[in-house]
Amino acid sequence: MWKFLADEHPVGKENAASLYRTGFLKAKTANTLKDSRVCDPLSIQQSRQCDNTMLQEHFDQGSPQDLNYPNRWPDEGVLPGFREFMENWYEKMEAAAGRLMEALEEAFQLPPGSFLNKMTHEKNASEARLLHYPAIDMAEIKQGGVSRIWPHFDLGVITLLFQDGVGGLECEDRTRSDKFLGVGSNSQSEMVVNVSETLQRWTNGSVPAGLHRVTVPKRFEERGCGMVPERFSVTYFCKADRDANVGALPQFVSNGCPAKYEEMTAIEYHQSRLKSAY
Ligand SMILES: O=C(O)CCC(=O)C(=O)O
Ligand SMILES: [Fe+2]
Repeated sequence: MWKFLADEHPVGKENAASLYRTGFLKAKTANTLKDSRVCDPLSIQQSRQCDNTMLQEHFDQGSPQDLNYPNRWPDEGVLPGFREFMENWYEKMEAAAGRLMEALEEAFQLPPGSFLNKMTHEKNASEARLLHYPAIDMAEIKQGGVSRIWPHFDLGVITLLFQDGVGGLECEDRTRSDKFLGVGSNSQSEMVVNVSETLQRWTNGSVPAGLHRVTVPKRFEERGCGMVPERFSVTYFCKADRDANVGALPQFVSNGCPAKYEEMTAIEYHQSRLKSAY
């Protein structure tokens, strides 16, 4: 996981902060939380236990170009400016993700486009999500039956994430697999970048995906009991084009390091992961 401060990414303070509560509550008021997209098989993230034991609600948004699974927007008269604001934000996230992937191509000395040709603007299958975790009694989470999000890997290429100041996001400590480290937020416009499974596959395991979860923030856990306040976060799940190959790039395969992952398209991969999750 990497972190970028507001001044270092093109999304901007204003956009990030106003999206949490305002964006989410607007989507909720307009009753667009459920079915905010026409059922996209890629819209569900892999999770170890993805069912009603996860206490969250969210608004999902795909690319405006995606005519196969179009977004469903509230009438302009109901929420003036909401669609325009969200589409503008999506565009900024797409640009930010593109710049990061370009930097990674350069860092690995790959021919330009090695990653980006598989993540085109025209076929963008990425998804933006406004998340809300309602306030919950800590005892409920401690009993183990429910969570804000169970430990999971995201399926796309990278995930860009903004969170409010409540906390609770944790990533696995790779030196000790039973331990998770808190991913705090020093500023609400700080952007967290998490590696997802497709990047791990493209790089033949050189850049491993980050296992992460959202649970009781440490400072509340220390109190032992009581309510954990509601939490808002915003994500951009940057994904490969549905027809892009998610096998390892040839530059990461050698006699000493044979291909670890089967070649298939992103949509085939996502569907196989979702099948194994249920
Ligand atoms: O809300 C967060 O901080 C994490 C969300 C997340 O991991 C997900 O939706 O896949
Ligand atoms: Fe995630």
